[in-house]
Amino acid sequence: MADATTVDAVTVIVTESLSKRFPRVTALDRLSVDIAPGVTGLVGANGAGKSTLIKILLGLAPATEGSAHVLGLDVTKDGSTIRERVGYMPEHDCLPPDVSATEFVVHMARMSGLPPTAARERTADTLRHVGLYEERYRPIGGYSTGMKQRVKLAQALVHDPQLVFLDEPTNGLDPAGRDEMLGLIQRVHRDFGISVLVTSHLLGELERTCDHVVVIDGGKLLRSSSTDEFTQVTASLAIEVTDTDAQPDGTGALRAALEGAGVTVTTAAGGAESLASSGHLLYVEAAGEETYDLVRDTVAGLGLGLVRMEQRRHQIAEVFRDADAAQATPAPAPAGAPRAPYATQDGGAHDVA
Ligand SMILES: Nc1ncnc2c1ncn2[C@@H]1O[C@H](COP(=O)(O)OP(=O)(O)OP(=O)(O)O)[C@@H](O)[C@H]1O
Repeated sequence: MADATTVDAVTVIVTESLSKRFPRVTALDRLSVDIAPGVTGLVGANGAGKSTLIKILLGLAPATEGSAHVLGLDVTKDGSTIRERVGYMPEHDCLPPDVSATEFVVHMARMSGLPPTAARERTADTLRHVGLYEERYRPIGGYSTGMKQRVKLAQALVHDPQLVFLDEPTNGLDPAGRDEMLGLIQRVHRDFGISVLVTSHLLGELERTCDHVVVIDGGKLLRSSSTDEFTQVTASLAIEVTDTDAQPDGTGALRAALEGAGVTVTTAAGGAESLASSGHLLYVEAAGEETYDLVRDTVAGLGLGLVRMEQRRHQIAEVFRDADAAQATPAPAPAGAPRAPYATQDGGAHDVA
């Protein structure tokens, strides 16, 4: 068994070439990833393998091959110790309708080994922390979706774990409810020092909430990096110009002129889209101040109007676009694995298939 004290400081989760194969589906495919303390987002479409990974990390399902450690503990041998130290908020509704939140969370605290008085005290504190007050004495069956999600979060936190796995905690919530849940998740780490692994298919949510984002698709790791790296300001310029009578295709003329001057020019999807569908936007890799001057002078030389020239930020959604562009032919989806579009926070969607 690995030494939990030394591993904890650097990583809370380590997987090496972790695979899970079902008879007709490969849910995880040689996934190697290190996750540090903090709030980490695990993003992937429906069927990407998120829930399967969580079940393996909790020691609830065996991997087909590879290894995984949580808080320095081996998932194949130390499942029960891992479950003592890790809280788990499952994706699906799993709450008994006939008992109150207080009764249910006290029960879960007792199951985690807390003595009766401590279980009651911790339950009261935790339910207050997630924003349930008088309602906590009413049967859960009458709760709204948002209240049920809070109860699920409370039972994951009640035994004061070092790490929590939150599987799609914003599922079924309206925008205000989502914002409240995301705020709670950030406070779990900020106020209590509990590390969080939170799954979502909403990229914008993770962008706002997490320190680090791990992206998986079809059970494979697409990318693992800090949220800042995903969204950093790049040296890429977005340029939009007007057409004129002399230059009815101003964008095309500018592109040709810039390429003639040795500048790399792409459209929104790295050249994969037509200019018309990319909204007449050109992207130019800026080598320095001189690129700005060159664009300005070229636009002026062509007699075009410069509508926009701005630095652009990478969005997490680009991970999927880049991956698509890198694939000459898209990888076949695992049998039975639906490929839902990724939704961005602003309601936009990006299909990774
Ligand atoms: N017990 C099982 N038997 C067979 N196939 C399974 C089983 N559990 C999961 N799968 C398949 O493994 C793939 C990954 O599923 P998983 O639930 O991990 O995805 P996910 O990313 O959590 O998606 P979702 O958000 O929809 O739950 C899917 O194709 C799913 O159908």
